[in-house]
Amino acid sequence: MSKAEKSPTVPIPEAKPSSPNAAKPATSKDEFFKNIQGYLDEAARLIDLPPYIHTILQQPKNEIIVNFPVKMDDGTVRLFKGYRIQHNNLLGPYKGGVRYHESVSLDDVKALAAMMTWKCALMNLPLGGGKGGIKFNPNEVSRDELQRITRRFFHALGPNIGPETDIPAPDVGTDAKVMAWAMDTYMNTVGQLMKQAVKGVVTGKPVASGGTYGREKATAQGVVHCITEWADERDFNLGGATMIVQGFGNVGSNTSVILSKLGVSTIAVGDHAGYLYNPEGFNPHKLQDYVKRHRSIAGYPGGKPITREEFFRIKADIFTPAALENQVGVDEARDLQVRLVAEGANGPCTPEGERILLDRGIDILPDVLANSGGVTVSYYEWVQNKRSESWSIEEVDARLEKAMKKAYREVSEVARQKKQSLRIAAYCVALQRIAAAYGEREIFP
Ligand SMILES: NC(=O)C1=CN([C@@H]2O[C@H](COP(=O)(O)OP(=O)(O)OC[C@H]3O[C@@H](n4cnc5c(N)ncnc54)[C@H](O)[C@@H]3O)[C@@H](O)[C@H]2O)C=CC1
Ligand SMILES: O=C(O)CCC(=O)C(=O)O
Repeated sequence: MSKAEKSPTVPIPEAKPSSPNAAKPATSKDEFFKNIQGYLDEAARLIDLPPYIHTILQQPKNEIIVNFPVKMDDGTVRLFKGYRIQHNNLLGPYKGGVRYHESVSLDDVKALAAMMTWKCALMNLPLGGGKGGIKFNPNEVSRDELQRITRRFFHALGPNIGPETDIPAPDVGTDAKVMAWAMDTYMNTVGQLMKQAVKGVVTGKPVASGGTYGREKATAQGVVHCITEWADERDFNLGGATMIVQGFGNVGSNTSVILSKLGVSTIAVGDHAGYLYNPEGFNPHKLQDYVKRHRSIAGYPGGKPITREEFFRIKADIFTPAALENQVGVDEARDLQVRLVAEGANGPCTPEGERILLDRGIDILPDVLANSGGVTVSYYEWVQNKRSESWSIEEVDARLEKAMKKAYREVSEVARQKKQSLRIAAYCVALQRIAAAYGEREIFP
């Protein structure tokens, strides 16, 4: 018997409360899936979605939950709970990220998986919607533990994922390195048996392992394309504009870096550890480097610590939420002093928060549109893996720009025609594509 098998099994510790300054959900987390269903219902009514399609889309096709043991550095064995929710695969294999966070729940992952279905349909990708996650705090484990957790999780998922079945990617708490471990685990288990090249089982990999140029910044790049389209529509000059950003990981930090090249200055930032203000503007490159080394903005010398409440009251042109869902509820929506909320995160505004923002004349670029650059470039990666090709960064960037601008204009046009918010318009465009495909199949003649 190995040492691991003899080790005592210990329960998963309760998540520690985060710092008082950190972002906190504005409403109960259990509302997230309900909120997403509410948007589906609203859009379904507007486009006269056949009731049988509406019924199918209300719940995911598969809810996979795995409890798997991992040996920790101190020799104990800890049990982890992992999820992979496969919402819909009508348009192609399930596709969506994997989140490592202490708040991960079945409800969250169901909401996020459904959003992937809408996002892929909106972007006209031959992909469906899925999402995964493990409930734990990745900042509290060592790199070796992180690798063992990842490998055990992907081993437990086994043939439930695959390049033509379900294709995970990075999300909160995961990155290219995690995807390399995931791919390697799959290659040495399911892939071995299939005797097939399986690089396309995950996207967001490091470039040397079959990843694509441009995936790391893709989500942020997509957010920026939407912001520039919005600015063009409103004749708003981005040069000299200011932004506040919640979440300074992949999406938040890259949005700040890319926008700085267009003259937008980030004057306040926040993450799980607290909030900082610098009216002169942060150097986003330096702050990004600092976060990569310290895993947080906490202790960064270039800003004054402020509270979460103060952050939401700072006057700026743009707010980019790039952390978690349900961050902008009633209070935050009343407090925000911006012209635009560009949703880098999934589900950052509650429906009540959104209503207040729109009533106050604050525009919202909705998540399913604004952050869809990530999955779009993941699709490019998957295509390159299938064709054994490697596209240049220029090619990836050019394709992404065209795709984002096309989607923005489609959504904006439908919003105008139907006199609806951009979010509901985006759902309408996505649902219409899904409805067309169901209709052609005549599954209930
Ligand atoms: N990575 C991607 O390609 C995509 C990500 N998204 C969404 O963007 C958002 C951010 O994702 P990433 O940047 O990839 O994750 P990340 O892990 O790189 O960064 C997450 C950020 O959120 C902060 N955060 C975590 N818990 C927090 C809390 N309780 N309060 C405040 N801040 C907290 C972290 O400190 C970090 O700054 C998520 O909503 C994700 O679903 C959406 C589309 C694609
Ligand atoms: O790149 C992907 O496949 C998924 C990205 C993602 O998880 C998201 O858009 O929320």
